[in-house]
Amino acid sequence: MSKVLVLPGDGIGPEIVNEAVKVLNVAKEKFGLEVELDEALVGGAAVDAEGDPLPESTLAKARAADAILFGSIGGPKWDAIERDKRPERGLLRLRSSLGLFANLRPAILFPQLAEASSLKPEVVSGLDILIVRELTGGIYFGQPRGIKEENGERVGFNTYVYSESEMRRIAKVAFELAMKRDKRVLSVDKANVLEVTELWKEVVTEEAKNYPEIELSHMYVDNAAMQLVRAPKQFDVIVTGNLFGDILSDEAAMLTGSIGMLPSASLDENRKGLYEPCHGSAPDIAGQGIANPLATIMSLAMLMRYSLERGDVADAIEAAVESVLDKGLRTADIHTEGTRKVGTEEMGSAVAEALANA
Ligand SMILES: NC(=O)C1=CN([C@@H]2O[C@H](COP(=O)(O)OP(=O)(O)OC[C@H]3O[C@@H](n4cnc5c(N)ncnc54)[C@H](O)[C@@H]3O)[C@@H](O)[C@H]2O)C=CC1
Ligand SMILES: CC(C)CC(=O)C(=O)O
Ligand SMILES: [Mg+2]
Repeated sequence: MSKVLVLPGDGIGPEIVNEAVKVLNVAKEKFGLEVELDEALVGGAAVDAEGDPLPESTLAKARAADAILFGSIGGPKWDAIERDKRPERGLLRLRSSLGLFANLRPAILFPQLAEASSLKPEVVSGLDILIVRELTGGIYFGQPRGIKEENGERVGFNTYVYSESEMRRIAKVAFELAMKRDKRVLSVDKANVLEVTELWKEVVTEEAKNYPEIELSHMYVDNAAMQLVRAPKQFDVIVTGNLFGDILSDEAAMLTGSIGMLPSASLDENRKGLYEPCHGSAPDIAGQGIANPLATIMSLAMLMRYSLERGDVADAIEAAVESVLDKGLRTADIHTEGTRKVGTEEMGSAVAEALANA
């Protein structure tokens, strides 16, 4: 029996997770999966109920689970509270406590959505990039950090730090994944300015020696951001640190039509994982029933593939998503002329039904 913990979170989190759970229940039935579901509070919802964005009870359930399906956290309501109690800190603590250092963010353009991308169809058609983002180190975790008073004014500071072992293990993940793809890895850094990424470049280059078939290249992050919108199909696997990966993956999302289309897997050394869409809690549309649930549903597919080792179920879920797009159903964020605009629930139900009838 596999244990899956569901953490809906805040904003659109509960709305989109509901749809993924719908699909999960159909998958259980259809494939005879032995999956036990549990649910817990995280983020602002947990702050409101228990005064902590990652209560001990939630962390204990997360540790006991084989995989976690996560919605999104945060929102203006909690932006000004004590820093350690903010929803985002809860998610960072969860990633760090579970050792989820490898964040895989695949940006794939479904041919049906070529018109939905803000880039020209010929620039994005056939796009298939995998961003491998280091997730438990770098400037999101470095100490010291804070805001202090100095010489009569406030000074904000963070620390960008990576150990060699942290760099090496994420490079290894990227190379292993690239071996199953087009065997090309781009490492993104700012080695012309930041020592930490100068070392990053060195370590990634050293590690590449263990993968003679891999074609490794390097790019500064500013150029990479530009190249992603100029000619994104030049890339296969992109490996980078926590901050650059966060930014570049949101940028890559738009190549696929919408941030609502980008799933992710955050894995530990043993492939236990947390699965979440790359987007946030979208407070501007929360409660309206219009959020796109497909990134979360495709995150569920990644959960099947990586943590439950059911690539067949993952393939079936992804095929169900494609068939719904084939039928012309679109949430508002990917809606274009000639397609039918649907809400979150209708989209989720359509995928669940397509899976059931596959
Ligand atoms: N992993 C997580 O839970 C993350 C949480 N956040 C938090 O989310 C809150 C809002 O952050 P923002 O910067 O506004 O980023 P966001 O990703 O929540 O929203 C950015 C824009 O994309 C749209 N959008 C996002 N997901 C969508 C979906 N599924 N369907 C349709 N449209 C969608 C939103 O409506 C908004 O216009 C903040 O509190 C932030 O800290 C942000 C990123 C990741
Ligand atoms: C802690 C999160 C809000 C960071 C983020 O934006 C992400 O992981 O995509
Ligand atoms: Mg982000």
